[in-house]
Amino acid sequence: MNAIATPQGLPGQPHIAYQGDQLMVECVRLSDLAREHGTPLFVYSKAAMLSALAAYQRGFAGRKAQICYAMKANSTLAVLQVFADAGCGFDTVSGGELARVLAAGADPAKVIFSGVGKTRAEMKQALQVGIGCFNVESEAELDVLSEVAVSLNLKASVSLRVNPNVDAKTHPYISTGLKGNKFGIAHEDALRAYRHAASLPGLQVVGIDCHIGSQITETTPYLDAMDRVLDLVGEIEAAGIPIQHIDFGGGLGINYNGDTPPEADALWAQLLAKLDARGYGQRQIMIEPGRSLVGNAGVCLTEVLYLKPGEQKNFCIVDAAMNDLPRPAMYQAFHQIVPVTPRAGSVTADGTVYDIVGPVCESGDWIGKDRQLQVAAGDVLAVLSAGAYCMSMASNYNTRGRAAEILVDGTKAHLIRQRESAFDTFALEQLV
Ligand SMILES: Cc1ncc(COP(=O)(O)O)c(C=O)c1O
Ligand SMILES: N[C@@H](CCCC[NH3+])C(=O)O
Repeated sequence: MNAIATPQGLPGQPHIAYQGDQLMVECVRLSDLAREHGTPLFVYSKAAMLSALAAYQRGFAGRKAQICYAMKANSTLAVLQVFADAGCGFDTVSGGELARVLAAGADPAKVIFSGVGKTRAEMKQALQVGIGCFNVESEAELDVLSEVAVSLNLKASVSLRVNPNVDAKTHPYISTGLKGNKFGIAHEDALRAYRHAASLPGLQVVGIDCHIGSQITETTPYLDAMDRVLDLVGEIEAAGIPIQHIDFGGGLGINYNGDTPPEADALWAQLLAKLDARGYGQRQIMIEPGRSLVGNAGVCLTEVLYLKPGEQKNFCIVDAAMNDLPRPAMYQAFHQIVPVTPRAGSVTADGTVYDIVGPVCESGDWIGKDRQLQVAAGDVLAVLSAGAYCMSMASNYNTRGRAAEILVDGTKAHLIRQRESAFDTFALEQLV
């Protein structure tokens, strides 16, 4: 059983804290936002995003480095705009993400395109807008990309994603750097793939990349992957193919429930020391963080609809569900859940133990299990660490409209996405 967070502070989330009996994001009361905009409601702190970004920028101070925000973590336009305005590049994985990030004001030259299944149409779109680099994940993809580039009379800049066969020690669904994962080109095939890429008329080899998984909380897997990638850089360059940039992917974890991932700047100091030791310190470095830039910048507000005591379990039924917050159902993920306006006793050991569940018709529709809470119907709860992989993975299951979103900037609360109506969920369909 997990007790709820105390008002003394929410670990890892300095911009989300109680002031008196009110949970605040920066200077804005969450109870006010819930009343004004309804629930479920995602609320993000701009300052939290920028301070997470600053930790990476500190880690790379004095280096040639490009931070490409992995926008799959949260692809809401105003969130992308925060990072674009701060000079970030972006890691995209679909034509849709590319269109979004350009709409948010990104510089296409700072956009990279990852993913194992890029279509010809997506390649064409990306080449035509002039993205910085394709992270290619198979030899077959090299051939198709070269063909598409030649047909447009263009050259595609490519980096090959190498699968270093390193265990990121994370949930198996979000581990990507092991031999059994679909991602990247096997380490032992990489040199052959580079030679092939260098021989193709539509391609220009510019870099190497890897990404070993997500929610990584240890430094060692990064260091091991770095060693494997740098070994390859030596081999590829000895074959006469220069590598201009080295991209270490994303994956740094956040504190959901007492997790202690390394700080971004400390991690990068260690990785850069390795690069320096091999004489690669002056190369362009790229990284693709997603979760660590936005995860702890956001909360999801949800209202308690009903309390349902039971013989084996007490249920606290809320108005957010697995369509809004899919991580618990998909990965048994833990998110802290705290009251927006604590009742007397709600932050002590008092209270009842509940499973906090949504209205969707699946037993897997839970948001938190065995949580001790002092709540009543009508109370608003905040699901913490909801800035990453929540709204971007939300669905319309059970014909539920997606939640609204707010970006807080100091004392200002901007409505950045309106609540989707039930009508919006079927507006594109056609009766026959
Ligand atoms: C290629 C690639 N880069 C970057 C990321 C971002 O990962 P994270 O959000 O864990 O930083 C992912 C997702 O795991 C990814 O697949
Ligand atoms: N969706 C996953 C992360 C996937 C990372 C993308 N490769 C999560 O919520 O933890």
